Amino acid sequence: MNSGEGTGEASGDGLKALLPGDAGARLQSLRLIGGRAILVFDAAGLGSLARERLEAEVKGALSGAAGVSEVHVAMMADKAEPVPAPRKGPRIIAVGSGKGGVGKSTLAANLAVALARSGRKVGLVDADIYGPSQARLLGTEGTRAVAHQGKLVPVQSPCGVPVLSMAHLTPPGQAIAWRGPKIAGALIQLVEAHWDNAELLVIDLPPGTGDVQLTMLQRFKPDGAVIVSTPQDLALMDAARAAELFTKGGVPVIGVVENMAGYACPHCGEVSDPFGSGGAEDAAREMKVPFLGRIPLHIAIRREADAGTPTAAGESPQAEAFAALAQAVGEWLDKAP
Ligand SMILES: Nc1ncnc2c1ncn2[C@@H]1O[C@H](COP(=O)(O)OP(=O)(O)OP(=O)(O)O)[C@@H](O)[C@H]1O
Repeated sequence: MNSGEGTGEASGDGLKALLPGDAGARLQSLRLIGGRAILVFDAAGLGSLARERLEAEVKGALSGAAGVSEVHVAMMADKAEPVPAPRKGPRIIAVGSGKGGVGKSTLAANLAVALARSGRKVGLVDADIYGPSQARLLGTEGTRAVAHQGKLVPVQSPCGVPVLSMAHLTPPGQAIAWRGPKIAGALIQLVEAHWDNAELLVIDLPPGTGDVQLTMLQRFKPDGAVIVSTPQDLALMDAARAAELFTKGGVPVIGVVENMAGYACPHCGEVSDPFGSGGAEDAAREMKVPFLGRIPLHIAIRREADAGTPTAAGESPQAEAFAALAQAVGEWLDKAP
């Protein structure tokens, strides 16, 4: 068992001892990261009620333990369990990062646009429930999503990619202070919307390894995950954690993208590396996952993101970087079962 980087008085073994018997026997991994206990259980043979009971017991046992501020539980089915009916609807690519601010939302938006430009029918889901940004990035801010026959209808963006975000459901500027089940409910509404024509959904996950990521893994099991990182060591360590969460949840990591790589001065053209260079490629090698490419740190990407006109919809060299990324992801999708 990996007890992670424990803090405070708690340790992985100490927490394991607090688990009820059945839970202890089914425990696959336990990590303690900054007060957040993340437990993965083998749920083979358990029905949904038994899983819910196990989860409630675990949360009851660990909540309040010294050094634990949050408890996250993931249930993984064993390979021998009968294969569930294939999920209906579009294939799903999750875009994740271990850390906020690395440009994951910008990358998810531009990846969706670039995949659409390459001829795929793509929708974009903003699963960053607390900090939604896709409405702005795709130029649909201020548009409210409507429901039809109990399901949301995606908002059409000017660049042709349909999108759904909490920002399309809540008045502008309203803070969302929901917790666990309500967050999961919101995510389900966004994903199980009228994506009738889409063959592929790109999902912009919030950073880290919380409730939304676990709901995503348990309920929708994405076909693959793209991990975004800047070249800095700290971001790369967090990226490795995000990749591990997907891998443990049985979601293949399509690869790692290095964002904000190499800054070309708009005045003299000199290229510098404010966050270092090549780190993500090395990290991908260490994680044994493909390296999908670099997106430069370029002021136009930031300006176009703020203006709601995604870079990937244009003709610049930066747009080409997103097109190359979409090609790599598209090739992976074509080969994946
Ligand atoms: N390659 C890039 N070049 C220039 N600016 C970038 C680039 N990528 C992202 N940005 C800018 O960096 C800021 C953070 O990007 P973004 O919101 O996409 O990050 P994030 O990882 O999704 O953050 P959070 O987790 O907080 O939602 C934004 O202002 C965005 O426009």
